[in-house]
Amino acid sequence: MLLKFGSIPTVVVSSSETAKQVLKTHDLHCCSRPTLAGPKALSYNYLDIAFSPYGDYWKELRRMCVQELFSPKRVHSFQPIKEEEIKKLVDSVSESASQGIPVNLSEKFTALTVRVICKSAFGVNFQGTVLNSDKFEKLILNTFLFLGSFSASDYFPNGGWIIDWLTGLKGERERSVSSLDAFYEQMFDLHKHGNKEGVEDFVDMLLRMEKEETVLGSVKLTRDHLKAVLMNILIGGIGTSAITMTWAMTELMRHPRVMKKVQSEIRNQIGNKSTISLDDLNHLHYLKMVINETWRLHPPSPLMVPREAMSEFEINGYTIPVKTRLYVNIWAIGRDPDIWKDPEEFIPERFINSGIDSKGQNFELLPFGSGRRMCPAMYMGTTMVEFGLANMLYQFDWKLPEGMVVEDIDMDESPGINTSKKNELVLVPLRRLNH
Ligand code: HEM
Repeated sequence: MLLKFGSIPTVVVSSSETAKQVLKTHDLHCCSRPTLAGPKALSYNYLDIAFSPYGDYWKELRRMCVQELFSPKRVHSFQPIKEEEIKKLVDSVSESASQGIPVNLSEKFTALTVRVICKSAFGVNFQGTVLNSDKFEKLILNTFLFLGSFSASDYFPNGGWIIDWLTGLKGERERSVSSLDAFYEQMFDLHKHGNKEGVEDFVDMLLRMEKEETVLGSVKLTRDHLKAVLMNILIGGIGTSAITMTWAMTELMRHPRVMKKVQSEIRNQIGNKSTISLDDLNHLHYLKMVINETWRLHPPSPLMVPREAMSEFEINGYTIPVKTRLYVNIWAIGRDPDIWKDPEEFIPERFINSGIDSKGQNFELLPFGSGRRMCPAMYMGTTMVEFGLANMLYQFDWKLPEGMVVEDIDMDESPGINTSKKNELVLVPLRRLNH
């Protein structure tokens, strides 16, 4: 589908076949990112991984982050942090269970991912930071909102900023960017003054690279480059995993048969052990199907991150000119009746022997995208989701708050680059029997 937004030709791809042409066959023609007002402000002028144009700087920065933060080896080294944080979560939910009090799972999952990301990547406890307040969740939600909203300056390069100013988008954006900036400054201060736990972490390494005047591509790293990378970790890491866990629990509450089956699998696998290991996760095949089914219906980034054509190419006989903006609608592909039987139904069993997984090679299911720009933190995100859900399903049974029935569970989505459940998921935990 071709749309003309202001002066910008915009192509939306909504079938798996065409997605394959864009993300695989012609990946090299269109693996840059468009220049957009929201990302520009957040990424200090496109100095990050997600929004920087295709080129040597992006390649080297991405490679460095994969090596130092996203690789399975690094992710495994963060497992004790995850275990510590999940224990705190289980303790707090147990407290509510013993009193029969409902818990806000959307909030709990966000808090879990924030804490794990802060400790793993930044080496600090989130509790001690300037963002540790009720405002944090709102800040993150606002950031997703303005990243995904149609900013007039993106389509009317000459005068669009006036519209953004009048609608309040510009002010909102500036406030979010300045709150996040204060957070990064605090991270650097904590690291410089040694007021943090442990040995050299990712932020120490970035600071060292800045001091040594390290060059990536032909770009010398400055403080702004460092902040842009921290933004990717914070914004990329937090929303996506928490959104997935919340949607998965929502679907499980709507489908008691699936809930029972996945809990039995987890409880049989774990037995009476007190912790769930990374190795245990490898054996939870049905849980993985539940998560894939969640990603099919509720991909956290339903239009992925937009791409921009760097050179002219053809799709299905149509010429895609240079500078065309491309969105891949993975939300529509996940619900395409030509691919999926009963597409609106939540049936994890559809993945048994289907040969389809979410690792970017099957264009029917692309929660992490595909090709050169595919999410570099897929392993980190997947293990976070599996670990969080496995623990919540192993330790507790769940029921709806008093007076609510399954039909009352709403499935409204929030707008933005990342689509979360609009209304928070609130459930009553019950300590599981025989525990
Ligand atoms: C459930 C978890 C996650 C999902 C579903 C997800 C999804 C995505 C998607 C759809 C893209 C765009 C891919 C494309 O354009 O082809 C992306 C890119 C990216 N993600 Fe993730 N993500 C997740 C977790 C994370 C985490 C934990 C981090 C960092 C801590 C992260 C950092 C990034 C970055 C830096 C990019 C930009 C890559 C580039 O442009 O080269 N993501 N992610």
